[in-house]
Amino acid sequence: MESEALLSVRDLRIAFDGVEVVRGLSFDIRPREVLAVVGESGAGKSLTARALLGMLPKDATATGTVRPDLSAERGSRIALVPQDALSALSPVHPVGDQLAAAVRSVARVSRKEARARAVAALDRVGIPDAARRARSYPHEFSGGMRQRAVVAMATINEPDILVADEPTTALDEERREQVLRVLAEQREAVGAALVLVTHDLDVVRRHADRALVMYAGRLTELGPAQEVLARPRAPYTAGLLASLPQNARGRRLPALPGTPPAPGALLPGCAFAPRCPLATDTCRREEPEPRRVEGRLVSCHHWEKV
Ligand SMILES: Nc1ncnc2c1ncn2[C@@H]1O[C@H](COP(=O)(O)OP(=O)(O)OP(=O)(O)O)[C@@H](O)[C@H]1O
Repeated sequence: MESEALLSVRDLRIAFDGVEVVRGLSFDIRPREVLAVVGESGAGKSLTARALLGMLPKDATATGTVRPDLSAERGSRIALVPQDALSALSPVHPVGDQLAAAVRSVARVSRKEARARAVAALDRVGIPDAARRARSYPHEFSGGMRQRAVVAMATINEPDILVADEPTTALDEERREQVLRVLAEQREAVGAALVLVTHDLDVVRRHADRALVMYAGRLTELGPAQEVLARPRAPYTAGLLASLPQNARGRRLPALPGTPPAPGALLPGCAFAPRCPLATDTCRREEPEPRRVEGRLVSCHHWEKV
């Protein structure tokens, strides 16, 4: 696949009780890119993100490889921007202390220096009066400020890779945009790649370099975000786009009918076939493998007709 990769995922499979929910996923993360991972609920986006961090649930069985394995360097080379800032931050320590502790967990610096870095990090993400605010507890922050504080926490040790799983779902629309902007700025400032799990194709359009579209635990389409959105080559991507209200007219394929299959209830062939307007007997027989098409990867027997 791509030659220059920060992290390579190969044939990742994740199962619970013998039922595979991520089914042979391969992709690379490139330096400094924003890779959006999109797809409907249950596609396996969160589990994939957690696999990158070595944070799969204990009852999950995983095979395949994630190389290099950065799980021991979580918080330094790879960091999570959590969805829920309140549960990510300890309620019993001031925010500044938590950031300073994160610094001291990877760097041999004095308490004073760690403290100074914590305040600087809060200042960078736009917390007003950062030196004073560093002494506040998470519950004393507004939702937007807390979310910016976790961005500060995730970026304070300048990781190579940030993983953000729906980082703004708990926020209203205005704060959502604010937090995404801060995340984009901080990512740029520390030179990290960002894996951004999202439902929101507008977020992909505005923030992503590449998009990985997942369906039923597989790669459906992977390529430059703007190209994938402008000219999808997998019927599933086209359906997702057609589901957006602003795209209701003028699309060649209809919006997505039906719902994704339940794990463990997959029929043979392409998992999307039961919902796909282009499905043929071939699709119902053979699961398509990702193939190179017009500078991207597409898993569809009929990509030319999309
Ligand atoms: N701990 C678990 N035990 C059993 N099944 C699980 C567990 N975690 C996830 N799953 C199943 O794995 C599948 C993929 O889950 P995952 O959370 O990765 O999906 P997702 O694409 O992130 O969805 P969402 O957008 O809703 O977060 C789902 O069918 C889910 O029910």
